[in-house]
Amino acid sequence: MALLEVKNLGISFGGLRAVDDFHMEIEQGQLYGLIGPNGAGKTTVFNLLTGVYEPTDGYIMLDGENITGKKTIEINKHGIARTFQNIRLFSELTVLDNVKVGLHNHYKYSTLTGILRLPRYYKVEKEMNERAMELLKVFDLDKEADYKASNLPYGKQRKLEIARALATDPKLLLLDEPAAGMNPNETLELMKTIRFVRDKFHMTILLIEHDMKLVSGICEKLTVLNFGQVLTEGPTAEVLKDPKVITAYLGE
Ligand SMILES: Nc1ncnc2c1ncn2[C@@H]1O[C@H](COP(=O)(O)OP(=O)(O)OP(=O)(O)O)[C@@H](O)[C@H]1O
Repeated sequence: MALLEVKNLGISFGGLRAVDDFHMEIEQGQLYGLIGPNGAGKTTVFNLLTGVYEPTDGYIMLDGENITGKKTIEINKHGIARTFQNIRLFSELTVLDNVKVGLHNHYKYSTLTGILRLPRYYKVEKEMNERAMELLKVFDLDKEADYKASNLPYGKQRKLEIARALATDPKLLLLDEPAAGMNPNETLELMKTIRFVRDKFHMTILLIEHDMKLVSGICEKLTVLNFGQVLTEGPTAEVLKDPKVITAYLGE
């Protein structure tokens, strides 16, 4: 059974059929790319998978559970986490606190425990700090734990966003144009980070990306979207050679 199974997914905005008859199967541990020309519907697919939009057709199964039409917060609890095209960190919070926000799904104390600073509050806080620091260490961000997130260089902010998404303990990680705005060195570093996350956490990753070096360097399989529909899908090397795909990009 695939970890993610999507069939016949669709949504319209007014008269525009932004995504139509979309389908995709991703196996556990796969590094999968969703590509296509500008405006093809890639981010809309992410918004459908994460409950930002409710599909008018089709279904989404995650690890055997039907999550179609569920709210974003429920979908996150079911195991989908995401990063955004434009980095969305809590820029005024510290690096450590950004990761702790992600951990809140799993560590709980009542409001009263928090207000009265009961012993359980300190126990949970200590555990969260330790877990957050472990994650920061994995991403080589532990030395900057007390920095304000906005003071990190761009490449590190991207890493922090991925660390925060992983803190929610997802089954599937969605990365929306992770290399956007990066220089070639930062992109190379990011490719290593994404591969590392997959290997270390045995994470399943679906990413949207325009940078073909990154796509061909790390994605095992691709789905190509064009005008809201699947143009083709398959192993990366084959898809990138497909004349249909080349034409779709040249027609941009
Ligand atoms: N909330 C919305 N309301 C109306 N139209 C929308 C909305 N969201 C997306 N669209 C339209 O749906 C189409 C697909 O947009 P989408 O952002 O998903 O494309 P994309 O493949 O992610 O593009 P890019 O690579 O440029 O980010 C576009 O024509 C866009 O204008």
